[in-house]
Amino acid sequence: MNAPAGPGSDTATPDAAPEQPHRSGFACFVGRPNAGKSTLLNAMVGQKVAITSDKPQTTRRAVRGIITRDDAQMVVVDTPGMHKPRTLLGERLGDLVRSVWSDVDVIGFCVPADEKVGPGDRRIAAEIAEQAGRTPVIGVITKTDKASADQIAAQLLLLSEVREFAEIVPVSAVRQEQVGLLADLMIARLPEGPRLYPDGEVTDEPVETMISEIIRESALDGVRDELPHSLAVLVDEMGPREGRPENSPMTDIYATIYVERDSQKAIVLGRKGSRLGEVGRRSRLQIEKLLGQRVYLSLHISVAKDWQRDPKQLRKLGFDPQ
Ligand SMILES: Nc1nc2c(ncn2[C@@H]2O[C@H](COP(=O)(O)OP(=O)(O)OP(=O)(O)O)[C@@H](O)[C@H]2O)c(=O)[nH]1
Repeated sequence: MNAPAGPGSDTATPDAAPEQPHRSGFACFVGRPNAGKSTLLNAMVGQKVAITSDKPQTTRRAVRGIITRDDAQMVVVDTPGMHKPRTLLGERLGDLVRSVWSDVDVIGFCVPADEKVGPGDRRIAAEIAEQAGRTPVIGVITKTDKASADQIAAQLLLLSEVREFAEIVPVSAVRQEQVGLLADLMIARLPEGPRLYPDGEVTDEPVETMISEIIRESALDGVRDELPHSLAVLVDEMGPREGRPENSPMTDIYATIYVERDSQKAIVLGRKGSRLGEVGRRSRLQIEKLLGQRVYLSLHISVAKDWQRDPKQLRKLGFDPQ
């Protein structure tokens, strides 16, 4: 299902006017935690594929969004927020980010319009220069709906001092402003080539991963700052419910939310389990949308002590670098 499609599925009319060549390739967004990378990716793909949250560092995996147009296909790899490694998990995320950089054709460097350009941005710029010196980088000023025109102009200037950019584009993912233009500019940097994935595919993440991310996002909503690092979700079992009529299928999903400590378990559970119930309900609605059918979701919480520091646990939770 996830195998890239072979080239040549499109037939060109022989006597058509000279056309733009078809382009295809890989892109990623970099930027400090909370810079708006996942939201921008979702806005570009037009469908929710990457986890977003108002808490920093929630993006754990290189989730790919695939933008397919008549003239191009761009596979966007969403990288985790940049941060100094604190744990084994942090180090692995760092490795993942860097291996992504050297692999893409174009990088979108995101800085929010309403926050100072700072040392964090310069550090990322320096790392890109070191790891992917020849990759074109497009400066993206995100969240322009949160800033005045003057602020955006000042930010353009400040960002242009951080490094040399191929272009700098202000966008608002929330208002869908300039998102198409940014896609055009990034696509222009891709090499000529055929489609890499079949039509209609927006991500090549396994569906279990997308479901885990949906549950993780719901479980994180509105909880304390320390939890993002301590919460992981695993789909234990998933399958069609037996004996359902053909026109009304249903999927049973059993998933476990892992936390590191009993105190965190209590937070996720809420009073008499009320919060977990709400997390389950919200997740189920989103998963039903994703799968296009009814879902029975059973959520279980388990305390896996210090899972972020334990290679065995990390592997179980899908953080093993291949
Ligand atoms: N007003 C406004 N808010 C935005 C926009 N884009 C993102 N946000 C908000 O900014 C916060 C962070 O957005 P994310 O997309 O999760 O940021 P990220 O860079 O992927 O964060 P990490 O996963 O931590 O690296 C969320 O609360 C978003 O709703 C935008 O265009 N306008």
